[in-house]
Amino acid sequence: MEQYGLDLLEPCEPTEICEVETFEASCGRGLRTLKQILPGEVVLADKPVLPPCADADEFAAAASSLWTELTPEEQMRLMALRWRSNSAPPAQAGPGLVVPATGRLRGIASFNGMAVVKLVMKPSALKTLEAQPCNGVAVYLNGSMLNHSCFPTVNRLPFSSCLVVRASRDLFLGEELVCAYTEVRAPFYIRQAELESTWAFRCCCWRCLLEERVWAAAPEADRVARSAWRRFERRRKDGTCSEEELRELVNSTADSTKTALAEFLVAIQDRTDLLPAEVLQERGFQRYQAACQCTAADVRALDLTGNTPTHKSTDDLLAFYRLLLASFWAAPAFELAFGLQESQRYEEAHQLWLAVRNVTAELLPFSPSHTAAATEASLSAMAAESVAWEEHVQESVRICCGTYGSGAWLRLAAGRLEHLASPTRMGLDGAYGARLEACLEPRDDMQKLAELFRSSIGGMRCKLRTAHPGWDCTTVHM
Ligand SMILES: C[S@@+](CC[C@H](N)C(=O)[O-])C[C@H]1O[C@@H](n2cnc3c(N)ncnc32)[C@H](O)[C@@H]1O
Repeated sequence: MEQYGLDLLEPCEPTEICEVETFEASCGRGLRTLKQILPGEVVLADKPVLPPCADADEFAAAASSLWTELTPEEQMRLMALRWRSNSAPPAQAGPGLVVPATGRLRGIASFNGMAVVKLVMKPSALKTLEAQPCNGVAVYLNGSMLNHSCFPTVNRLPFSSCLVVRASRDLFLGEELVCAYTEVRAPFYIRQAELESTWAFRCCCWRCLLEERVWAAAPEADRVARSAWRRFERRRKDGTCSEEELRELVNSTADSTKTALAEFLVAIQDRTDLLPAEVLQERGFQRYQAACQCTAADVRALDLTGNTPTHKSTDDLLAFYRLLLASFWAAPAFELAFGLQESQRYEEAHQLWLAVRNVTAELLPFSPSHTAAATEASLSAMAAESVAWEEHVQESVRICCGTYGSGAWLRLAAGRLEHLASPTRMGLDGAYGARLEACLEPRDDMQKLAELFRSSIGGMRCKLRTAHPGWDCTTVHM
């Protein structure tokens, strides 16, 4: 990580951070907090038991040959990990274990291994702001206890040197930490299929239970949304999509989501079974409970980008709508926003990035995708000379810090800015970069950063570095 200057683990050493304990969760062992945690705080920093390996086979070979170099505790804890879906971990494995069978070690790696990520910074940072998978699978002894939910409470970043787990939301003492094993910005039936094929389980989280019922209440909207998603998947596979088609997918999934929400709110008036206890009792759902008192007319009045709800219930309803948008709408909207940004249509891009940021914040706060959306929203605001650009920069720095740690914004975003009059001034290497970096520390000193930007760029237009300057948005590359 040093090469990117990211200070991901401050202020402690990796091994010192473990604010969690193992417990018997509803789906086997899980991790829960030992204290109250704030969003963006590191809850766990866990070194891999072995350096990352190419795959489970290589892990098994490496674990066998390096077995005696592991401490007795590491041996014991490694062997206590599950190695197939119905395997019970040995209740008491003593130290001094003989080298385990390769099949078992392979199973442990397949079942618990995480694809390691790296943060990529290229001249065009578009689509590289998020942590990217790099080669390798690592097994982390504590981190392997994290269970999945489609409404995650933590963001995990399995770097090759260390797994960093940060809270995405407020976590109470004793609350289970759950992360996303798969892409959760997708419809529930896609998530289920993915989890079943890769992990051999069906997710029963409250978001899945709720979403299934919401869409079942509006069969026609469900049919239209599924067909749009199939089309989007095909285009994603092709790697390109016309702007017109992508825009149509974005608009149609937003409309279908609105219809499904409106029809669901009507349906729950007569059918209490649509909101079962498993959903109602969940802390995560409570934020949306008041929205269930709203009417179909309230839904129709919602504005996707609306940030000024008129009363509390509309606020809750907007939050609920955003949660549902995360399923069918967020992924195509993300692609369209990138296309607009690449083609330097900054004002349009900014409006869409704000909506994407708000939707992502609902489902995946303080995550790489939230950071990417917030960062692009701030960069497009600057490029479009939006009067509120400082506010968007401050917000993106806050989110970036909570996702990757302090210093990350500078590396991931500031390098994208070019000053039209004097391009090198905005570079990271010059004196300007050093001053900018100084302003980002401490992280709450955002006023200083805002002033610095204002005095440096004045009213002049910024542009963003892109891989394909002049690329028009009639085709969006995905
Ligand atoms: C990396 S392990 C997590 C720790 C595991 N619960 C244990 O007891 O060792 C992954 C396995 O946990 C189980 N699991 C995780 N999240 C789950 C969920 N939401 N629902 C059902 N099973 C889940 C699945 O069996 C999955 O293959």
